[in-house]
Amino acid sequence: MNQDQLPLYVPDTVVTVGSHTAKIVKYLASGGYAQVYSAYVTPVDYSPATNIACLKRVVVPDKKSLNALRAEVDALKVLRNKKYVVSYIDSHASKHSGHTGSYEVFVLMEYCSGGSLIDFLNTRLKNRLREQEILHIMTQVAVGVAQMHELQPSLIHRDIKIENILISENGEYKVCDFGSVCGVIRPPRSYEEMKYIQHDIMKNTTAQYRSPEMLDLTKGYQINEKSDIWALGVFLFKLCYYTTPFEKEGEKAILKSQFQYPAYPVYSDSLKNVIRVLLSVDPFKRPNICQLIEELSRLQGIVPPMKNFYLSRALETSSLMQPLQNNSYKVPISDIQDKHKRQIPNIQSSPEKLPSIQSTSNGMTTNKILTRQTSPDIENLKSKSSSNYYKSGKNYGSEAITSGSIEKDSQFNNSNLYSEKPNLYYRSKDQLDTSNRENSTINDVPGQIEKYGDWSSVYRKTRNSTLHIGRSRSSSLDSTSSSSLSVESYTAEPLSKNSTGISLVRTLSKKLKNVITGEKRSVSPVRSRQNTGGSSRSVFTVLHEGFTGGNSRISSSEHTIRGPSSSSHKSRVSSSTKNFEEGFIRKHVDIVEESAEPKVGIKLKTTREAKDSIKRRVRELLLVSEDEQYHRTASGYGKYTDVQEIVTNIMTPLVKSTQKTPIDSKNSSPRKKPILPAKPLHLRSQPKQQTAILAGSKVGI
Ligand SMILES: Nc1ncnc2c1ncn2[C@@H]1O[C@H](COP(=O)(O)OP(=O)(O)OP(=O)(O)O)[C@@H](O)[C@H]1O
Repeated sequence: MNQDQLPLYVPDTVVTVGSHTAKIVKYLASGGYAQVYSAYVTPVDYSPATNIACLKRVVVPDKKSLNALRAEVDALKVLRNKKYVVSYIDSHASKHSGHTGSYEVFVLMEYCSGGSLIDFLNTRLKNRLREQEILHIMTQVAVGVAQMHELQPSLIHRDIKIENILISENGEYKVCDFGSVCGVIRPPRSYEEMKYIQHDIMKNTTAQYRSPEMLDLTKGYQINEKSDIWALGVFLFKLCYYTTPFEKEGEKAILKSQFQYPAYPVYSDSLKNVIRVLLSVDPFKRPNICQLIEELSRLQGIVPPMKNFYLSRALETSSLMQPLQNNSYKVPISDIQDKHKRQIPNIQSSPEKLPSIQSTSNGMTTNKILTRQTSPDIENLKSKSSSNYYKSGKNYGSEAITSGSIEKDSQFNNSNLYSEKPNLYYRSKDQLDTSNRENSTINDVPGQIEKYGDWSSVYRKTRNSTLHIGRSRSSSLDSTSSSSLSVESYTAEPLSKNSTGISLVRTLSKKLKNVITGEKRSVSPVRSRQNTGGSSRSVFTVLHEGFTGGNSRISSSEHTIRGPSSSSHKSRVSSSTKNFEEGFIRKHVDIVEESAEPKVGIKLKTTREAKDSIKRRVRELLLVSEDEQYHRTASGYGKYTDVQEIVTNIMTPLVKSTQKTPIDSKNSSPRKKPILPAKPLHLRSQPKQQTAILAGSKVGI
């Protein structure tokens, strides 16, 4: 409903707004959607504690509009009592009696008796604002905006303009009109999304204040706090020159940030430079709101009225990571010394004592990866240091770039605020170097550093390991909890693909076991067994490769399993596997392989040649097995039993619990059973009982 059609309240009209009663004093103005009144309010249980407030009355045609208004009220609520934001008191919405489907909304807020900034500017048409006045207004507005950007997640105003700044009773400049607020808008991923965002921008922003990334969504920039920063550039320009910088050329000029400073009034280059930087086409080159406040304060010679929350967050992140990077930083060394004097020298040794580690070739790997993890924004900003932003030298902490300290770096690290891994990106060069130095031994293992950013995950408390990583706070603290632990006992378990580790062995063993026993197969165990031979071979190949990192045959010196009890595993695995390989392959694999073809049982050896072949092999097997008292069994040629036994041999040290299979139960002592000659297949009346093989029945091949 058009606000013009809505009859105005007459003075003394009493309206209930939530838990407050408002008595209309006078009508102030009508915005695009609202009637605005001043009113006496009771009770005065809000801040600033004055009985006069502003009542905004809006009639919206439908629920959708009501929801939009709700967002505005929510923003006001969130920003309640912020000094440079118009303060919220209460609100109320109800169905509008006059029009079906429409709603009437009342919002009570702080009354800004000084009127709007635009009104103030109009009082100074001839006597334009002085630079100090401009800086003063700009600083307060910037703080108001910062109070939005400070929220987590941050709120983007999207409609910062001269008209949306009000002046309070005591002359403070306050941001108002939160009808366009939003969170960060990511770049559109489809044409539909782009159209939607475009429409939303057109609806919620003012043409002269739109940023390049709002106009050209194909650039792939987010719409975030930096869009407000751009608007503040236009705002500052208008404070100075009473016009907007892109008034004549419009969008074309905005996209290139082409504008000229009018000759009158005259302002300092510093102030003009602030405008220039705020109006950087690239959002990453624009300062964040804290940097702007700092610069405005610097130009006024005052202490910034607001702490740099971006910097605080960066430092917080940094200090959270610090313990992992440098344990000597916080560990109560004296306590440790008392308890574990023997280990103290190692704990206390400073990073400087590890220069040789840094200089290892593997350190290069770290460096490279760390560099990759650094914010592209930093790289971008540094490489483009010829821009005005850095050229100025005195402005916007150009010295920070050269110093490379975390405080300074983070100031230029605006894009980090939107990164998914701010903790990584906030690292300064020094931090990166420190990480590199302290953990460089990790890089002895290729791929180890992939876990960068979460050091704890690559730290393992293992003993007797050959790798020794840099000291961590956790390791030191742990060392205090057990007198028997030394610093050296906290070591990194290598996680390279060649580092077999228990898990890999388990995996392979399990696979091996599954292949042989038929576990986890959808087909019957018989089929599984039919596949045993070939599969077994492939598994051993995998196992070899897992141990040795290649196709070479296993030798005891080649495979090292790190981690707990690695030495015992190492010897047992190596010998058993080696024996198994030699013995198994020499004696059995061929047979198993043959029988692995679709031939055992139902289709088994239908040709004469095949039968002969099997007989021959059986004889060979019996001969070979003589020494071992290897007897034929009713369950065939003993091959399944033998396989199982051998499997058990290698599985025992690797897999703690092997499930009993039908093979286990029926052939637990295969050698004790007499091996009977197999009944020729062609004599068998029903050559289909392959399950009987498993069950140990008489049926054989
Ligand atoms: N808290 C306030 N104290 C004093 N005057 C106010 C206050 N809020 C609004 N006004 C006056 O009312 C006018 C309209 O307010 P406002 O801009 O919030 O309404 P709107 O309908 O949301 O406007 P817009 O069309 O800009 O969205 C302002 O320009 C200002 O003069």
